[in-house]
Amino acid sequence: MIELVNIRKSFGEKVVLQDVSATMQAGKTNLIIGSSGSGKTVLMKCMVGLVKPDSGKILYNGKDFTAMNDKDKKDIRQEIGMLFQGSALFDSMTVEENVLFPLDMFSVGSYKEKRKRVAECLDRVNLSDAAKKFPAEISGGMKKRVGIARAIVLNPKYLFCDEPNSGLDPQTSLVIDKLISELTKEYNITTVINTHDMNTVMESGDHIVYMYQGLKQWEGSNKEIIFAKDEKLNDFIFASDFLRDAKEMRQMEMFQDRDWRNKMKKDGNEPKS
Ligand SMILES: Nc1ncnc2c1ncn2[C@@H]1O[C@H](COP(=O)(O)OP(=O)(O)OP(=O)(O)O)[C@@H](O)[C@H]1O
Repeated sequence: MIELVNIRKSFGEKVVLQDVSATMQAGKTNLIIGSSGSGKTVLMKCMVGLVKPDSGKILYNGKDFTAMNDKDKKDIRQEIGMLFQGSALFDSMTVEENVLFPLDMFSVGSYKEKRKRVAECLDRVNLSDAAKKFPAEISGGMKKRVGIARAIVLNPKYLFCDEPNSGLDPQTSLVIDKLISELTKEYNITTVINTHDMNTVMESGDHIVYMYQGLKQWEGSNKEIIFAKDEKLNDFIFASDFLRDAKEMRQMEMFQDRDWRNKMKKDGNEPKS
């Protein structure tokens, strides 16, 4: 679990994060959503140590990352996998060399062991056939999958993904979302995804943090979001008629489940028939 406690960050006069407290749940797909400029990336950068908050704490399993010495910080960083926006692959390296890179940098196994691990990860993201190709020879979705293989090669406890669907078509986005969710469950990773993608919100987010102008405006599960009363959140998520319809359909589906039906009745959230 990663806990953010009263995080504040300004750049000069500009306050970018205002007293943000939130929890990234262990072994779950956690999403940070919000409009452009709301502070999602800065918040994620604070979590991985690329930006130092002005005040507040970031607790990794109860240990304060912000107050750690360099060695302890390095230990946490080694448990972090990152999938960067645009994949950030090395153009001059093949797919397998890209995935091998973190192993060469940070692990001590033999060359044979490392090659075996690379092959396992490429197989897991369904890219064994592309191992010898260069990034310029593969599609955007494949590049993301290479980025994912590279992010998991060191068996991370935490996985951070910055806009994993940027530049992808809806179908490929779904493949990437599904892959990240599956890996999160399979390896019990605490995953944090920064996204604008409403499909991701509806389908893959176990836990969602909504940022609005540097504040945490709302936090809850992808079921709770269907009933959230927060106006700013609703304007952001269910902006189109299509998404409002999807919300009503999801409410009807959830009404079939006895526990949710009772809760919905109790909270006055019964769907319109
Ligand atoms: N290094 C920096 N120096 C000054 N201002 C910055 C810096 N990094 C971010 N900001 C500002 O902080 C605010 C929040 O930026 P951030 O990148 O976190 O937004 P975001 O929610 O991730 O947006 P997007 O969805 O467009 O990526 C923006 O106004 C941005 O200009």
